[in-house]
Amino acid sequence: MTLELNGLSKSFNGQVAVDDINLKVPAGSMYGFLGGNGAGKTTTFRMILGLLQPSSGSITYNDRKIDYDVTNEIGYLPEERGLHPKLKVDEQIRYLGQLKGMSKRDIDTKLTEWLERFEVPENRSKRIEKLSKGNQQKIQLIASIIHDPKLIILDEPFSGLDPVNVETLKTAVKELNRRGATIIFSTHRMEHVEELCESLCILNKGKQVVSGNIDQIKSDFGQKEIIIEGDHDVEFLRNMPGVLDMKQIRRKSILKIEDEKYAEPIFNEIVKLGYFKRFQVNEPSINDIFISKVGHEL
Ligand SMILES: Nc1ncnc2c1ncn2[C@@H]1O[C@H](COP(=O)(O)OP(=O)(O)OP(=O)(O)O)[C@@H](O)[C@H]1O
Repeated sequence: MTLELNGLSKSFNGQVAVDDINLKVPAGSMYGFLGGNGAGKTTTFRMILGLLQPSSGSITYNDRKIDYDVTNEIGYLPEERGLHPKLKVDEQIRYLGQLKGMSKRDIDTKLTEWLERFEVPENRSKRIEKLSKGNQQKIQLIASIIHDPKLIILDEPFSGLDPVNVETLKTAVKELNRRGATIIFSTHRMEHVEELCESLCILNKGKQVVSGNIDQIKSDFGQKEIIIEGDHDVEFLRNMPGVLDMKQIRRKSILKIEDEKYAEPIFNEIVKLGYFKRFQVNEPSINDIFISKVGHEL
């Protein structure tokens, strides 16, 4: 385990912002913090980084209490972006790299490598204020990972970007993870977690709704989704045992069932009707789990 949060809570003037978070981030994993506005994601990250003191609970990193020496091994992309608009890209990265104890030469080599990866080598000596939002975000990411941290914490790394830049940043994040870094990121978009993460923590109003390995969470949840595609009228399936919900989109019917055991009787009914193009049983989506636990959509 890289990181463990035990009974972590934080209040501001008596208002609870983070309420008893307990979770383990496996070494080398990609871990998503999912939650809406004010869910407590940023506050949790700030406590991990030692920028805020918890009201109660503890944080351990590689089985030791987290302290300043350790936080130097962490890369952090803050939600409030922290680049200096008047500095040139290379000046800014050199400054931040040197604070992390890197030599100028190492910083320059790494910077070249990353600017090329992001296909923006021409931005090296441009002032940060002259760059588009997406390109500033790339520089911000480079700033947080230039020292090759083992643990990378990214607060809303994909927010406010166009789809092309979201893909570019996702690819970079996957690559950092593939090279061995443990990555924690926050988002309010389920699909980012669904696509990138092995583990997640859903936060709602400071409380941990569910956390852990996504496959395990899905399998424990029990509910499944059935997709049926074909020309027959299958509306009657809505009334079969175990069916919680049914939607029809053109020739496709999507059913939510309470448990996998209800899939076979449904299958047996539809084969009586003749040929079908598709009968598929899927795991529930993170969205389904969120709605069932929180009572509304994110
Ligand atoms: N320094 C502070 N002083 C007082 N209240 C705070 C402070 N920081 C955060 N809060 C409150 O704590 C709660 C959690 O905020 P936090 O920023 O951690 O949420 P978040 O999940 O990161 O949300 P967002 O996606 O909107 O950034 C909110 O109600 C917020 O107003």
